Amino acid sequence: MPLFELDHIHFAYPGHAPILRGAGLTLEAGQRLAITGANGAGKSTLLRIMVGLLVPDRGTVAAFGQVRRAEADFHEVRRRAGLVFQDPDDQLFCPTVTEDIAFGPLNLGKSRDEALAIAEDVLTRLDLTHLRERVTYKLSGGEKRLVTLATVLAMEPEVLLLDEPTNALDEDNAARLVEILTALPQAMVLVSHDTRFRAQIAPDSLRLNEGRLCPETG
Ligand SMILES: Nc1ncnc2c1ncn2[C@@H]1O[C@H](COP(=O)(O)OP(=O)(O)OP(=O)(O)O)[C@@H](O)[C@H]1O
Repeated sequence: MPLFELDHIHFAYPGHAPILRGAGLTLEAGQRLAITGANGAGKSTLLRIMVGLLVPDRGTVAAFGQVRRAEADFHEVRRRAGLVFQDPDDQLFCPTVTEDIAFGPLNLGKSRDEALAIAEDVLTRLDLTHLRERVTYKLSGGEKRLVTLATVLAMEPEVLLLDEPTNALDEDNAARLVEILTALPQAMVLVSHDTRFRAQIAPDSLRLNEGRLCPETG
């Protein structure tokens, strides 16, 4: 049974021309799927539809074996599929890095001590312990990206949805991100303009073009 199955998704922002016009994708267990496409093609929109932050005008979203329609259906989806937003400022809102990372586990019912231990473990795995006490909004763009990934990994999602994860990363950190992502067991959908990065992480690549997803060639 696929983790995600999107079928004939149509979507327009109110008052705007349609962006998605029959888009479909299947994400199987363990699969790493890349999505590329021009600026404004609708890639971020598609990720938001996958976790129910936007509702398609037509088409179906099935996740973890069930068709999901109502907002309540997506609570479980958002627990099991972690979306790393393109803009870290959409995701980071606590005063310090540790608090931001502990927030998700606390929300999932962990005790304060457990949540702090998880935060420390994720910071160690990502080699970010030096940022532990930093004020989130004063981090650099690249540091914010890595901390955003940490907040999502702390929730131990079964699927990772990554929107332009290499944005704002220098070469060393981009290379480290490749190592981190390659070592993770989760299935992933990776939105990226970076051809080399896509090839390193996700052998299967789709292109969003004119509202539909087609296998990427070449
Ligand atoms: N809330 C909104 N209201 C109206 N239009 C929107 C809204 N959010 C996004 N759009 C428009 O929808 C289109 C698709 O946006 P989206 O962010 O999904 O594209 P993308 O493929 O992720 O682009 P990029 O590669 O630049 O990140 C764009 O033209 C964008 O301007």
